[in-house]
Amino acid sequence: MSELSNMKCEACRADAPKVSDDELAALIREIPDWAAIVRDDVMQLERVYKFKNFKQALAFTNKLAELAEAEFHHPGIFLEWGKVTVTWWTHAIGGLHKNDFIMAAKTDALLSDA
Ligand SMILES: C[C@H](O)[C@H](O)[C@H]1CNC2=NC(N)=NC(=O)C2=N1
Repeated sequence: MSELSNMKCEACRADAPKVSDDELAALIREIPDWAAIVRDDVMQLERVYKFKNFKQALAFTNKLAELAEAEFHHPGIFLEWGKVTVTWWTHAIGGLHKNDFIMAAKTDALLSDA
């Protein structure tokens, strides 16, 4: 588990810088199951989680929602039977901030929670 999962998000500010190419290259290596994609001109982190059924996918979704509220940083969540697609980016800057990598690592850590 990456050290990122033990960090706290900083407040989202509109003037915060997006991660640089070098920062992106270093940070993405810490969350190897995530992809950095560009959607509607916005760089985002995305991962698909697989589950046995809808009930388990929903339970994970609810845990993620609690995490987002606790950190006041919110993902895109697409819930389907047996699948949850999670997308992280920072709306305030229209791209990726270190917060997004922290939250992706924290999202992964939810899987190991009981
Ligand atoms: C008003 C604004 O949406 C809030 O300050 C927070 C809430 N959660 C957020 N979540 C994400 N992913 N990006 C934001 O910029 C963001 N801003």
